[in-house]
Amino acid sequence: MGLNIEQVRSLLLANNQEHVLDRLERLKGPAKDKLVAQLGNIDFDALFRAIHIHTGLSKKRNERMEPIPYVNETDIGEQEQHALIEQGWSLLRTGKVGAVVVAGGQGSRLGHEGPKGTLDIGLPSGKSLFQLQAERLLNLSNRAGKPIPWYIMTSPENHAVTEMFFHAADCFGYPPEDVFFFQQQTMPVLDHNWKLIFAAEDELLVAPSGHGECFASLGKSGAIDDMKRRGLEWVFYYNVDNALIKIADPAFIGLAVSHSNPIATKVIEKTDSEEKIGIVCLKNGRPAVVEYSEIQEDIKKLSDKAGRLFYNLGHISIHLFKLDFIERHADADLDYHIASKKMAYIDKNGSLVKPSEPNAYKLERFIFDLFPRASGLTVLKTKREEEFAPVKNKGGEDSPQNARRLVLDQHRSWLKAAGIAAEELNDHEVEISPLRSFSGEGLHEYKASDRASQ
Ligand SMILES: CC(=O)N[C@H]1[C@@H](OP(=O)(O)OP(=O)(O)OC[C@H]2O[C@@H](n3ccc(=O)[nH]c3=O)[C@H](O)[C@@H]2O)O[C@H](CO)[C@@H](O)[C@@H]1O
Repeated sequence: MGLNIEQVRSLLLANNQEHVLDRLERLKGPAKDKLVAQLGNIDFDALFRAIHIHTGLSKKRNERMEPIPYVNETDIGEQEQHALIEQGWSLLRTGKVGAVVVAGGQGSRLGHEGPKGTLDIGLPSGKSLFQLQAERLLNLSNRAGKPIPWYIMTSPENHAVTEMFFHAADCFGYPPEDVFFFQQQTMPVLDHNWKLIFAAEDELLVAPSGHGECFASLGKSGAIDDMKRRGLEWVFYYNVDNALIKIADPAFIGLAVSHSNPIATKVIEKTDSEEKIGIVCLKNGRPAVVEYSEIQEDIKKLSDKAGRLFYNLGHISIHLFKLDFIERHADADLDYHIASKKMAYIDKNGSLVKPSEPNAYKLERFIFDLFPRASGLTVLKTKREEEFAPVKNKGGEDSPQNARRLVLDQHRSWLKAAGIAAEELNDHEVEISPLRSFSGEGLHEYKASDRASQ
């Protein structure tokens, strides 16, 4: 990084990007200065290395996949579960746990104007994903008597809007000193001929480069120093788009602490080989996630005699990382994954092109590519209906409507378990505020008339 313009020129020349140099020659004054400044801030070394790997100029190793051992939540006895929960609470009570949400994605499949976390999935309360998350954290931190610092990763595209959304809502009651916004990195976008493309006459098109640089961005922003100053030991990591996320779940913290691994992850049973979730497994003997878009067809569909998928531990992006692991891997030089996307750009005549088919390559690093570097991975298989309601698409599967239904079904099942008679609930939709119950506890006193106050 921080290359001078001559170094940039020779890298662009060596990598068939003469059109960028031509553009630079044509520009004058502030427009030229702007492009020079942008070029100087791009890690072209990393960019062209990624392209060489992808196009086969550098060799990729063959990968051997195997299933990974895991703990099944349903096999944990009541007493042990109780002890794990208590262990988790003792960490929360001593202020040793923080939470990181990765919210820098573009959410292009959802078609929602604005950051994904600002989305209201249509619950009776009208709460946004961010508000649900804030209130779940508040429930735990109030009970623990200690703050749970919350680190929110945005991208240059959505940083200001995200901050404004929080400020306009007084951070949903979360103490502002415990909310830390930090920005992720970006990478240039290339067309299908591996040529850099433009967002404006004097600006290359860039896009968020994946959550894989989350730890680097935590480091650069001062968030890791903040975590150390607060004495955190574990950091709970999650995607912004899971409406059922149990942030900083005490039982999961307890399980992570009781193993000696620096990372723990939650998985669910993957039953449909086409479901767009990654697979947690061993790759070349090391813990790993194989992304759904990169699984080989034959491996994806492998099943046993009973028809159960052979690789069935679905990755739901819920992890706990030990703080010293985060710190040690903040400079990790992870490989980039390359995905073909629809990206609007400015062509050489200066016209805006809005493609209807994928036209461009986006480079992304994935945080779970750090898993193979861990001494071990604790894997907890949990219940889908309690933990996973992804909001990815406008309609159909993984839509806001589906997520809304899953949240309301969960709340109804909590009330049933608390002994509330179905007749009392009638056909009403019941939503329980996360401020009242984190995971179904404390609902024995619930009255149907409480609905109004939720
Ligand atoms: C690459 C990846 O993570 N894949 C996982 C992701 O799929 P999915 O296809 O959702 O992956 P995305 O990369 O779209 O987003 C994952 C999360 O990362 C955030 N983000 C993404 C890109 C970026 O530059 N910055 C950023 O912060 C998004 O806001 C989102 O919260 O979630 C699924 C569960 O729901 C998992 O089964 C997939 O294995």
